Amino acid sequence: MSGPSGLTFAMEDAAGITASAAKPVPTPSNNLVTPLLTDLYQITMAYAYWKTNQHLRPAHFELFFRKNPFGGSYTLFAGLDEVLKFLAHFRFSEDDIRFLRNTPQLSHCEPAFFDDYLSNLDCSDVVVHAMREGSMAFPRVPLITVTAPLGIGNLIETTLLTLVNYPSLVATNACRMVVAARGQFWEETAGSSPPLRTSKSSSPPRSSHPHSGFRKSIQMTEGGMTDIRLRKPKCVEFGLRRAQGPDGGFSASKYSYLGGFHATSNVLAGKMLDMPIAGTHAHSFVQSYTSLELVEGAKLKPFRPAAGIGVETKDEEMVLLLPIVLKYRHDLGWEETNDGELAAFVGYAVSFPNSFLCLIDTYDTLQSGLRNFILVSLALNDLGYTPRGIRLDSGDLSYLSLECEYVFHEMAERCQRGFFYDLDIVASNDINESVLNSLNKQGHAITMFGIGTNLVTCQAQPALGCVYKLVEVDEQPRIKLSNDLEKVLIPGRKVAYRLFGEAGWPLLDLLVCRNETNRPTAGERVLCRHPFIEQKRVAVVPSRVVQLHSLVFDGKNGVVSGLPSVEETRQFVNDQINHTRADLLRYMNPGEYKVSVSENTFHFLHQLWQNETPVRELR
Ligand SMILES: Nc1ncnc2c1ncn2[C@@H]1O[C@H](COP(=O)(O)OP(=O)(O)OP(=O)(O)O)[C@@H](O)[C@H]1O
Ligand SMILES: O=P(O)(O)OC[C@H]1O[C@H](OP(=O)(O)OP(=O)(O)O)[C@H](O)[C@@H]1O
Ligand SMILES: O=C(O)c1cccnc1
Ligand SMILES: [Mg+2]
Repeated sequence: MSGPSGLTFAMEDAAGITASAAKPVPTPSNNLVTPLLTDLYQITMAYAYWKTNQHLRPAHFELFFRKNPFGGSYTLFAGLDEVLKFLAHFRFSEDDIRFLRNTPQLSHCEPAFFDDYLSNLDCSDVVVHAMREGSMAFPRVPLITVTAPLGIGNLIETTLLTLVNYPSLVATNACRMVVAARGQFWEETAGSSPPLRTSKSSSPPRSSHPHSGFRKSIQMTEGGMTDIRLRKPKCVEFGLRRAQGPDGGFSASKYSYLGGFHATSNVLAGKMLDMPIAGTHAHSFVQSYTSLELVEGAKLKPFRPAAGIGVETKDEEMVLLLPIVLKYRHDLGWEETNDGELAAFVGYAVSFPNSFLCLIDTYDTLQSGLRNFILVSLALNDLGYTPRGIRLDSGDLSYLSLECEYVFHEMAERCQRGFFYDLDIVASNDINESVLNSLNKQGHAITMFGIGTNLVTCQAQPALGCVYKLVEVDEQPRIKLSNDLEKVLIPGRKVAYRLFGEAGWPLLDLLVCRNETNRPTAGERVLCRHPFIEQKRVAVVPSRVVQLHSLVFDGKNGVVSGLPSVEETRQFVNDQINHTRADLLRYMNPGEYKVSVSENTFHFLHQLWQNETPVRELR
């Protein structure tokens, strides 16, 4: 299908990812995700727990991060779907057991550890609560909690972390890029064509380009200009070739879509996840056409609207495209454009007449690529087709996009063709969040960003530091102390709440010990304390209170409420971003979101901290 972007789209049925409660839970997307995808120390600890008969002690673990990535103030929680698939299918195979038995570090272990314990181990005693996938999450607030016997609860640590860390990181990266690409001045407004400039541009200097700040000033002008069509630029993921291997590439496609990207170029992701795929063409395609002779015979069936519906004419009415293109070239006096490039565009046009979008920077963006695109577009349009746009992959993307848009508008007026107003201008080439912000400041006419390397490799911060910590054993809270305040563990099982203010935005997250009877309630004042700094506290009267975790996996019954589709989670992400304070989304010095503890939890934490800290003696 052809998407609104003008890129080529395709969709197929999902392959089991959107299981509902009634359906069996699919196996993990990546078949490397098995109990052996872990660190050796998880297995050695499991042996020690088993050997000393500790493995069945009831324990409680929390998976959380301590610092938001990218210098930001939020993180999107992602990866829960794959965690649930992993837990539902957790089982060591006979082959796994054989391997472990022969592993030098484990070869001395008693056979019963393998035969009685590991061989029969599954997650039927594991209970998992989690935030909804796609939630905006903040430091220290558990994304996932695991209640399980010590042995199995400990064994799944590394796998859970690897299933959450990268997905959450790349989803957050994607979300930040989508927010940056939209820019604060972009607004979707109904309407038809933008106003025309009548004076002719002769490549003005960048700083005083006639369209610099164009969209910005329109948005800020009230009344009279509401018919101006402004589009929020979309983001498409192009990263597979640069990703950290096939799983990195697949995960990046999936989770950047979840984070708000519009589509991916990754075809397998399209097939398996029922997500839109999109693409243009490469420089090699342009380079490979060396002369116009190669497309002399390229023909196309005219496409004529009949009663408002496009119909293709019969085969015998096929028309040669090149002569029409060359006539326009002559009429417009553009004989100097690159012949090979023109041939490539003609070849692409007869192959994709309904989604004709060209990469125009192979030889000379403005003198050749743009003009060749216009020539072929005019010919295509004569035959009833609507061209889609161009891609820029080098140079000053602000200047070039504005210049292209300016020429398109000029052509619209000169040739009386409305399609020139609707063309997509896709930009790619090493784009990252700061380039996006810089482009917004300068002004640009880009309608779609193709982003690869910096998205999938998370160049600005290559890892999210989620940890998995034991906070309770035998129903006794455990604490881990550190000289680094950030690393001090808030002990015990906690319930997490998000408190919303009158404006509908979240005010803060509040952690409350599980056995505490006072719970935050809408309309009631609650004292919220910084977990470590006594003087920092705030009284909140929430207008709404949401408990952040729900039961998602109960060993006896498996996955409790089915797995949401990526599409549903993406929508949830979008809703939250639209209801978030602007300062939290800001690139420079974003505001800080408060994560607090209740009064009782504060005292309990500090009491335990004191109890567990030995008093030093100085002489
Ligand atoms: N107007 C702009 N403002 C800020 N950054 C930009 C602007 N235009 C392009 N960029 C970014 O500047 C960098 C340019 O990279 P580089 O110099 O390697 O590319 P190039 O010389 O334009 O193209 P190539 O080397 O592929 O021919 C890219 O990261 C690109 O996204
Ligand atoms: O720049 P990214 O954000 O990673 O986006 C993906 C890049 O991949 C392609 O380039 P290609 O592989 O042809 O190499 P190039 O960098 O030489 O253009 C495409 O033209 C983009 O430039
Ligand atoms: O379709 C594209 O234009 C594309 C896809 C992957 C990488 N670079 C570009
Ligand atoms: Mg490139």
